Amino acid sequence: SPPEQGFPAEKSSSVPQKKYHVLVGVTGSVAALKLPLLIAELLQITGLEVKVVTTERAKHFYNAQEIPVTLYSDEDEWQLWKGRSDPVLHIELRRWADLMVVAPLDANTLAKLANGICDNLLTCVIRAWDLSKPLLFCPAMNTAMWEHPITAQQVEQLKGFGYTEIPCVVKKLVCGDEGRGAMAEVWTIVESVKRILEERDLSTQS
Ligand SMILES: CC(C)(CO)[C@@H](O)C(=O)NCCC(=O)N/C=C\S
Repeated sequence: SPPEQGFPAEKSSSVPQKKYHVLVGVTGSVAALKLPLLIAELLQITGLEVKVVTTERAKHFYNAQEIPVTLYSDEDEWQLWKGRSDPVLHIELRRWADLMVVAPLDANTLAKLANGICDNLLTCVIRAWDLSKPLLFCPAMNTAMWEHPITAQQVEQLKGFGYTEIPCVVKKLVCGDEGRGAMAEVWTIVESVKRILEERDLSTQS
C-alpha cells in the first residue's frame, strides 16, 4: 500500500498568548515585606509579565535578591536618560503596563498621588497614568494614620480618578497596635488582579 500520505502538517499556529503586563508599585509601609510573596503569586497567573517600581523607602522592607523580576528605582530613570534622544523611564513604563497594582500604598505616597505630586519614579509613572488602564491600590499604614480624617479624603480622591481600592484589613499590626491599617492579604490582591484581567480579556474577545 502506498506510504501513508499524511496531509502537510498544519503550520502549528500557536495562538500567541497575549502577555499581560502588570506593573507592581511598592512603597514604604512595613507591609512591603510581602513583596516577594506577591510577586511569586502573580507569576503563577499564566500570561502575566511582571515588573516592579519601588520607592527608596520601600527598599528597607524587602530583600531585592528575593524579587525574580526587573526592579526599577529612581536611579534607573537617571541611568537611562542622559541626553535628549534617550527614553524616559516613567513614560516607557506607563506605555508597557496594562495594569498597575500599588501594594502597599503607604500614607506618604497616598498623599502624593491624591495631590499629583511626582517626585520619584513611582509617582511619575502614576502621574502619567493612562486612566483607561486599571490601577489598583492597597493602602497600608498604622491604625492611627488610617483613622486620621485626611486618609479617607485622599482615598476618595484616588477613587475619583478611577483607581480601585483594595481595602486594608483589621490586624494586630507589627507595632503592637490592633486595628485597621494592615494591607489586604496577598491572595485578595492576586484575586483582584485576576478578576480585572478576566473582565478585560472577555471585553477584548467580545
Ligand atoms: C506587616 C503586616 C503585613 C504583617 O501582617 C501587617 O502588619 C501590615 O500590613 N502592616 C501595615 C501597616 C503598617 O504599615 N504599620 C505601620 C506601623 S504599625
